[in-house]
Amino acid sequence: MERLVIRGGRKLTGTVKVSGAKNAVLPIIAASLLGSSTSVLEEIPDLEDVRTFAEVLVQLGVSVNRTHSSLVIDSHDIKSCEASYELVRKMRASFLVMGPLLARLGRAVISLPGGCAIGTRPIDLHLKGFEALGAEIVMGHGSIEARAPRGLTGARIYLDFPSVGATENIIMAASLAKGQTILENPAEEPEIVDLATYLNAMGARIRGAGTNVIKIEGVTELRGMTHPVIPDRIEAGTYMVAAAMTGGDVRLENVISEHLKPVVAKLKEAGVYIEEDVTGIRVKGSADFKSVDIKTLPYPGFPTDMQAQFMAMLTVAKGTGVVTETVFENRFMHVDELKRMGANIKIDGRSAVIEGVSHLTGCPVKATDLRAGAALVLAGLVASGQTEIGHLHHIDRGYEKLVEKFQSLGADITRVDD
Ligand SMILES: CC(=O)N[C@H]1[C@@H](OP(=O)(O)OP(=O)(O)OC[C@H]2O[C@@H](n3ccc(=O)[nH]c3=O)[C@H](O)[C@@H]2O)O[C@H](CO)[C@@H](O)[C@@H]1O
Ligand SMILES: C=C(OP(=O)(O)O)C(=O)O
Repeated sequence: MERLVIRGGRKLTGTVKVSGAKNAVLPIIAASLLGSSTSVLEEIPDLEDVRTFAEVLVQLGVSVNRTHSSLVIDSHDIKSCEASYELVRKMRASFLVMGPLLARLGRAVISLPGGCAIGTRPIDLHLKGFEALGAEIVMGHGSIEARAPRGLTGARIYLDFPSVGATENIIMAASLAKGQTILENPAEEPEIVDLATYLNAMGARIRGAGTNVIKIEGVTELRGMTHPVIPDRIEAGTYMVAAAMTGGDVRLENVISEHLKPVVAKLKEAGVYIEEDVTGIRVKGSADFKSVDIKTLPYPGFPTDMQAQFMAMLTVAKGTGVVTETVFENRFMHVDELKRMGANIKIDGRSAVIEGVSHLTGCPVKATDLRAGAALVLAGLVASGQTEIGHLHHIDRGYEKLVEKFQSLGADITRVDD
């Protein structure tokens, strides 16, 4: 079994380049299905999730080729409209092909993704959106079929919750619908804006992405386009916390600091020094950073995808902090593993109360999901002795060259396979 072996206690110093954003790349790969010619997607991170999504497209009969950090996708001829359970269960985001397939081919059959470690993650809002656009939804045999043989028609849609995936799926479907769609209470994440930028370059007419109302005028055809994806704000945030916790001094390159406002604000509140410029952020930690309270919210609130990493930091902060998770109902899987390393954490419903301890101690732990895995890496970087992290497939989904990047900052971290 492969493990990460970390010997903690080193201050991280140096410069690290942030990769393209996983959560921007995935919907953009799905959106490339809408184009009648070739798209070239740039700044594509080498991640397990990207490889899985590329496989989904190949299964649909689309040509996908990787050259260095680009993906060349030719969706001229889509041969199938069915995504199998084998791939959908590996990665929930593959459900994002439903909107494009429905709009382009008038039919899509996708296996139900099922629950996952961080919650049940229903897809009711995606389906309500497709129904509002005129699709018929049929469920059975573990799959969902959406049909719109005469095409989709624009509609006014209000989302009960600003779901990122539902917003993306609806925008993609509505781009090729007849007439106007008005999407109220959509997600406002930077990844939504990046998706809309790509779609607009392909010929779509989307206005208001990044605000609380998005208007889409349907068009009859979209063509492939070259698009570089935005930097990964969650990867950036993870290295920022690492620099802060280890009392290090790290400069991050390829970041958009506006996307990191809640993370920067909370690090500053904890007493961490941050310097922002046009292309980078410098984070200088100090030995005695203090606890803060965190409440996760849809963007521009504090990101749920940074909750576990902040919790790792709070385990060794001065004082007591409260972390409240409002986006997912079961995103505290890292707590038991952090406690095994000596953290003092009590869960009370959707909140966790973390009393900072003087030090953590290394031991064998397992990554239960992607960001839980990242939190354990951070904890391992400050723990005394050796931390061994298993179940690395979770971490591989979302962190490009994690070992190499941490090593380049001076961390004692290796990947071993026995
Ligand atoms: C690939 C990708 O971009 N993943 C991100 C995306 O996931 P994802 O798009 O799955 O997250 P959503 O914003 O849809 O989910 C947020 C909440 O809404 C609920 N919900 C969602 C859809 C629905 O139809 N019904 C419903 O009830 C979910 O169960 C969850 O409690 O946004 C999340 C919230 O920022 C991030 O943690 C994920 O990293
Ligand atoms: C939860 C995450 O991703 P996904 O939605 O792909 O599971 C994440 O990136 O932290």
